[in-house]
Amino acid sequence: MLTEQPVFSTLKKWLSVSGGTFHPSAHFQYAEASGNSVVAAEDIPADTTIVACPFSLVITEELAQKNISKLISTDSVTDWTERQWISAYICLHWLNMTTKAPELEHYPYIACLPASDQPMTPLHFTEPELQAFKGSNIYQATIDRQREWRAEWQQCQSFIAGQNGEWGRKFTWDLYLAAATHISSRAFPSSLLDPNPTLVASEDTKPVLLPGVDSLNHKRAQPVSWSVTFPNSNVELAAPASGNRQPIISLVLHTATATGDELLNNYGPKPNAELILGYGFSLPDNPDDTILLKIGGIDKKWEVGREAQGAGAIWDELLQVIQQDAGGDEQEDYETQMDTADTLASMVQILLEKLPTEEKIKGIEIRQEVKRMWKDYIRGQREILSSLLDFCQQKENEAIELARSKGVDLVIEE
Ligand SMILES: C[S@@+](CC[C@H](N)C(=O)[O-])C[C@H]1O[C@@H](n2cnc3c(N)ncnc32)[C@H](O)[C@@H]1O
Repeated sequence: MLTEQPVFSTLKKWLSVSGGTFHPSAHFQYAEASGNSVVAAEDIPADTTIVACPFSLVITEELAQKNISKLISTDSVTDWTERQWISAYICLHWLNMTTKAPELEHYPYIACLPASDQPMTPLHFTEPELQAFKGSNIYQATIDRQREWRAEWQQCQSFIAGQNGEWGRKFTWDLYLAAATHISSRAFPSSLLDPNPTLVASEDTKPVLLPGVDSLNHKRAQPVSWSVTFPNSNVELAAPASGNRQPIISLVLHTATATGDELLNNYGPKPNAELILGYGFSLPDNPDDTILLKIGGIDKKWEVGREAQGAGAIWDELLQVIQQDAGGDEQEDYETQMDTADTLASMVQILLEKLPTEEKIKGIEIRQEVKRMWKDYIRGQREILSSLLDFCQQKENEAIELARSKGVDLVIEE
């Protein structure tokens, strides 16, 4: 029999009285590598609903704003982002953990969040660990994120301090960082709450926290499905005390889980850069890996995947730029194609040379988990860049063929 910490039994009861469910054979367990996990205490067949959360417990920007406004006047706040509202809401629970201010509704959930000393996202790296990523996209993305979140925290902190001096003093950067990291590592897109739920975020989706549902760890390509249902009017549990029947979001696992095995969710296809930055872990040889590329002087970024997937878009842009530089139609097609392949290959070569190497980071003190992420990520970046060099070579060969078809023999100088 697996024993669970009382906070998890409380979470399950809280979900259930509000109309949600947590499978009776799904038990919480702590694992060194991935924090809390959920395991099967008995065999669980395929196509079973593991956890369901009523919409009333979902933490959205609106819910956070509504509940915070019951504690302090927020009329003058007009420009907080959803991360600021939800982070402030989480932090206010932490600041009121002993008094349990009744305006805040999510104590049973907040009590189950992993401790703030556990995250392995880059904002929790030591300075030398971050330096080990210098020359990769993650390095700059971490610096940008740190700047953005600190500015958000300062704005929230000075507002809260103006309302309640004690809370203001306790609303530290570390507290905000812990809350914002919970959002980046556990939130789902609000598109999951649509009648046809989808993990595919669009421009107007926002992060939402789904208590209980966010307890499962990730496995790539794990067959799961999401459903939004309206409770059956015969089901007593689905009608909370208020009598308001409300939709429920459920997570169904489509594979059977044997006793003792972990129940795993699928967060969607994510490259290691996103897994490391947002969640603090990586997958070895991640097929969903991508690299972000920029062309000097153009603001846009292009995402290229393994086997140079998506390289066509940056190729087309570069081709156009080179064509314009060469004076429009005055240059032969094959010459433009040759120049473009050459330019792209040089850009890729520079990026390859900038990437950190084992040699360069020798002697830097790096925790084992960070080193694992570093290896998975840097290897992925290197492999994508190599596939881009192959792509350029292929374009060059095509240019030679095109020239030949026009009676020109191109001689490539090494
Ligand atoms: C949505 S939460 C899942 C529950 C979490 N383990 C907990 O302790 O509450 C996401 C976090 O779980 C951990 N995690 C999820 N999937 C993982 C995996 N495949 N490998 C390592 N850690 C994982 C990471 O720390 C991630 O930030």
